[in-house]
Amino acid sequence: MRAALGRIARLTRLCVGGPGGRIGALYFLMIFGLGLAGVQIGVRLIAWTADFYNALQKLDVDGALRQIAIFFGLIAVSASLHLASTYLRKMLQIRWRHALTEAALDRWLAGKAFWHLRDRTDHGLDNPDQRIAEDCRIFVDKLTAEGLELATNIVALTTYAAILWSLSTFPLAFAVMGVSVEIPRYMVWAAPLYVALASGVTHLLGRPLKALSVEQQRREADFRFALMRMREHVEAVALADGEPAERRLFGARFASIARNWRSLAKRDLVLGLFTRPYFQTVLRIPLFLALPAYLAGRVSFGGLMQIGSAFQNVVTTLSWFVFSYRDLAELAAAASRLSHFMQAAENAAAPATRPALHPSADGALALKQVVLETPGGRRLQALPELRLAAGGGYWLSAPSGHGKSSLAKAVAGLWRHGDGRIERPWGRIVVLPQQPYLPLGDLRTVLSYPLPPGALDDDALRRALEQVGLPALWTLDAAGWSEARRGLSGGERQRLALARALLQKPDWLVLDEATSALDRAGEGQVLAALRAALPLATLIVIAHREPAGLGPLELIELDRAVPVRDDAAFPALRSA
Ligand SMILES: Nc1ncnc2c1ncn2[C@@H]1O[C@H](COP(=O)(O)OP(=O)(O)OP(=O)(O)O)[C@@H](O)[C@H]1O
Repeated sequence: MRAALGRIARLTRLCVGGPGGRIGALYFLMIFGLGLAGVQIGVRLIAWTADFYNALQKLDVDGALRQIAIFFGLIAVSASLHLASTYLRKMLQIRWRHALTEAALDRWLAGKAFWHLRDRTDHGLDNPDQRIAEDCRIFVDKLTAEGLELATNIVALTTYAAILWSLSTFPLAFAVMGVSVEIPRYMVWAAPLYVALASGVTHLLGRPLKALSVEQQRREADFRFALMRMREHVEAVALADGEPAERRLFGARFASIARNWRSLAKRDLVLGLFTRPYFQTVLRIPLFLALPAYLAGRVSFGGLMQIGSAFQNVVTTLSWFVFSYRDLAELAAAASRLSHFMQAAENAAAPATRPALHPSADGALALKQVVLETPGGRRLQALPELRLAAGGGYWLSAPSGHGKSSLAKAVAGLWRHGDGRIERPWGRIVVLPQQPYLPLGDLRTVLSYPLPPGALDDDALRRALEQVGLPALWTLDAAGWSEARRGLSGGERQRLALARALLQKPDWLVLDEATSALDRAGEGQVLAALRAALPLATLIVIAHREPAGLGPLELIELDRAVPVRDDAAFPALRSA
């Protein structure tokens, strides 16, 4: 319980401290103020109850009509307060959700945490996208609803309890085994006793709800992820006639949702078996409790109804925990999932690369006693000592699975598994993977990425497209581009990625099978254009076949020991 409160408090601080969070806090106070005004209306309605029923008892028609008019006035004010507070609550929710989402996004993107958290088995963190999109929303929705209710209820409770105290002046007198017992103001004591008992039972029955709710969110996200994954690979699935397999997967994931849902529903039912009758009796029991006083002639009929109304208000406010238990369980579940995510992202962002990365003393890329491991801890074959001087051209080769791509990631600063030392060259390093990434957006956005569209001038973009052999793309309008993008071949996508690399003007460019989908002639043209456009850059090509178009390259076979060579021993490898 204390841990859950701590998590909720930490996340609330992020909501208030983020952009627009303070204005949100102001909204919170305003809604709280409206809630208090609502309590005053409630107090007035308690007094109205006595006046109205007393008028009825006295058959005072004018008095009753006046009370009816007052009633409509009170209801009009109450409805206005409710509408204003509902509107402000929505404004508050979007502000705090914005602040919390920003905090989650910052943590996910900082230090490339999103990359380190890509594999659930490494961190036990599932579906980060769902935590950012869904859990932030659920947390803020429940926090604002329950937080406001709690704050208003605390104030309302003192008000209603004071009224109940002033009205319940009569004691309850009875005899137990010949001893007469008298409980003064028993109506006041009955309320908290009644609610404390009910809260205890509610907590006992509802305890499993939080875990079930966390599980439900996870399973829903897993199902959505499977659907999304198929959408990303529609072509491969269609060509492989993979529908039955996908269907089986969807079926299994949905069945898992349904299983947990049934457990949730059963638990809700068990809880409801208690809370529902409780909710209904809360409204009646006060009358029964005050009846002895009425029958003994200590209170009028109006007084009985007034006490009933005050008692009902006290019990309803005290019962906040009982009525909100389901929502509180969801709030605690969302807080637990979000806190886990934030913590995992912060840990993942900690700069702890292995092999250790150091800046190079002379601008060369050097590997010293580098051994890479998989995230699971399997050691790959040790890599040779290497020193790649700046300005050269290198072809890195080794059998499949040897660790070439992992090495490229280690040089880029992404790898955290292994030993040894990598000396990172100066300047800007761009690594192009085999699978090109086309961000969402128009052609300018795709080419300028990661810079914002418009950061590079159109001439440069057009020239880059020409250099990679895709000049026709520049002539397309928005509709043409959106159709062309869907049909881009693997080779064309790789060309686009190369155009982007070219525009970034790197000092070191690592092509990790980045031309694997191009035919030899196409690869020759594109790489020759790339070399001509970046004459001073160091090119490292990771490929199984000799790259075309780059002239003589230094071949480095990573599966063979390569002696560390002196700078002077390297021939001038730059192609003309
Ligand atoms: N995230 C990961 N989780 C588990 N194993 C991994 C991960 N990344 C790489 N590996 C393993 O590490 C080994 C080296 O992988 P890597 O992709 O670096 O090889 P490669 O030499 O580039 O292979 P290829 O020529 O087939 O592209 C492989 O056995 C691979 O399965």
